[in-house]
Amino acid sequence: MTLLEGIDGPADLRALSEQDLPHLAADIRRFLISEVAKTGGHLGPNLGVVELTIALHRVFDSPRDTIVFDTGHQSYVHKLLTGRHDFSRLKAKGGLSGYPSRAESEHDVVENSHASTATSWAAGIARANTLSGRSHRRVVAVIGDGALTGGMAWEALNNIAADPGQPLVIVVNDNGRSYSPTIGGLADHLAALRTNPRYEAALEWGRRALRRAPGGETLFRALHAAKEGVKDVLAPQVLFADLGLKYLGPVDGHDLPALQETLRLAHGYGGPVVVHAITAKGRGYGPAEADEAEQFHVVGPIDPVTGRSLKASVLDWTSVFAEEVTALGARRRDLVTISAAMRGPVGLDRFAEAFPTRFFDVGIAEQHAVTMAAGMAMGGLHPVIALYATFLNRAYDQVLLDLALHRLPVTIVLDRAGITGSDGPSHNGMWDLSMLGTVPGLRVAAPRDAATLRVLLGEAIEVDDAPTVLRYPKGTVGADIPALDRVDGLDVLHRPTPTDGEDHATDVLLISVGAMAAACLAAAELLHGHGISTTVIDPRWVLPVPASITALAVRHRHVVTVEDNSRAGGVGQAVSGLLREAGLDMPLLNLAIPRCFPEHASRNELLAEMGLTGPGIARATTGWISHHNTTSAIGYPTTNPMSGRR
Ligand SMILES: Cc1ncc(C[n+]2csc(CCOP(=O)(O)OP(=O)(O)O)c2C)c(N)n1
Ligand SMILES: CC(=O)[C@@H](O)[C@H](O)COP(=O)(O)O
Ligand SMILES: [Mg+2]
Repeated sequence: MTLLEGIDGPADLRALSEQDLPHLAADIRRFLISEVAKTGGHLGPNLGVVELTIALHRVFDSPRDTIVFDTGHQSYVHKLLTGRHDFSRLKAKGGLSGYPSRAESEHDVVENSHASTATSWAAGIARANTLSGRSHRRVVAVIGDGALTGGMAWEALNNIAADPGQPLVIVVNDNGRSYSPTIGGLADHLAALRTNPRYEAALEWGRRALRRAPGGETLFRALHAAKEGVKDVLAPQVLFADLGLKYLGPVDGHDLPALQETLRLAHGYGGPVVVHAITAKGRGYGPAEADEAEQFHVVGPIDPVTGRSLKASVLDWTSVFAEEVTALGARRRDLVTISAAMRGPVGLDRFAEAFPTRFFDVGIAEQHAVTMAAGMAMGGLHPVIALYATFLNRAYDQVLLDLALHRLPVTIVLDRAGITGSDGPSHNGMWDLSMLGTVPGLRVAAPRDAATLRVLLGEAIEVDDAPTVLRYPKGTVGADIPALDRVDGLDVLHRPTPTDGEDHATDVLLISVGAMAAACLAAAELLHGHGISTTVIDPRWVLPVPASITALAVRHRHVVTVEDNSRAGGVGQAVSGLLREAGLDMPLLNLAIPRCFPEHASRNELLAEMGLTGPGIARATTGWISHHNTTSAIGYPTTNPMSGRR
């Protein structure tokens, strides 16, 4: 039995001797490499926090003390140390979540995945503890250098500093990287420290001082004296100290004795204290350490020996965007691109390499990205901001008031729109259409395939008097779906066969949003088999919904909308409003994501559960039509001038 297999919770960890700990760390690394290689997941970040997480659970007493991992992608070691050893279905339906999950363990208090919130959570929990007479409990926020670029983290630190009597530990897990190296003034500050030749010496001094010092008080004084002495070297303390926060460190985040000593000091300190730990992402795994670009921040299934991806390479939406935006960059010198710490994942690597002065990584700062883009557009540029759809949630106010109110030509490209699946409830990009539908003047396009992505991106950057948004999902882009016709700006993808009776009203107008087109076409075939004639259209520019839909709708008996956005406030509801405003009282079915937080599972599994597949759409449509026919007093809409076939 390995030491790791003997750990069912933090008490077992605390029962181990100091000599056991390096062996446990090695067990954990072996486990992470072999298990995450099978499923995929956040391998690099977790390899980097093995010792840090061991030390945290040795010094703090979870769940009595609360440990909040910012973003939560680095919580695998925490899962192992709190008794969760079955990683065989990590991020898969029914398996362990890739993030903290309250359903899994009492040691997971916060469910996250969006960055820069841990300091706020910790401030709130600590204050609640104090006001409820539980101030003996400790609250720890573990936040990465990347997450520390997010404004919300600093809003919290500013506020925490205003409460010097509030015990609260903030561990800065500084590995110098977000996905790629962390960018910005703070990052430069930290990087200067790490690359300073005197830093190693300072770390060594810290190690010796910690080991020599007999008690916490002495140690604390020793650390203070040291910090004063090497102020020019250990500069980050100034940053935190000037805010009014006690600073401990830097400490080598892979040195277990030094980490535990420092955390014990922090535990005993009666106010807010920052512990600055220097770690290495991907630590102990050659292929991750050698991955210059992202140090295996997140991987799919890999060969554990070589680290090579086991997934066949396929054309995905991101690559199509990457190619097209770079081509457009060559034609338009006013085109600039912006990423919030995710240049690789959103497909801006190629653009950044081709046009380094026209690419901006702003850190995990979606709000700033949008308002900065507004400023750039004001100055005559056309910014393209590429984000995961879920992270746009952060910047609604900026889109509304900084972009739209000023009618500024900025294009926001939303990757991972719709169901993303395996990253759980908070990663689905299922609210963008609901939010964006409320923004005056803003237009949203949803490409259905690679060809329309290219065309719509081109159209979006031609709009010079309003913001535009493009949204597409995660994963493989299917074959191109050519339109049969374009009618009043609407692409017609399918028409009923002549035997269905072309000169009569068609049964169903199926309005497909973006990547739902393939499923809608499959549904049309199935409906045809049930004797239901269908027209499938793709409006391409889906919000505001084109008014021309009305003219087409009246030639049908039923309207069905299909989108991978929340049903609440999506395109379906907008179509419904459009038809009502036009005085059309026709039966309308909105197929979309229910208003819920979908549990982690694959995208395809979730789409199938939600009925957003060809068979699901056909089933819902036939069921609804027959129900409507038996329950409706008026039968088919009387407003339909073409009605009368049945
Ligand atoms: C609001 C938000 N924007 C973007 C992301 C995507 N993201 C996930 S992890 C990560 C980098 C985090 O870096 P850091 O906090 O230093 O953690 P590390 O992976 O280095 O341990 C980013 C940008 C996110 N989770 N939340
Ligand atoms: C934690 C986070 O926000 C990202 O790392 C995300 O999990 C990556 O998702 P993809 O795998 O879809 O790029
Ligand atoms: Mg980092």
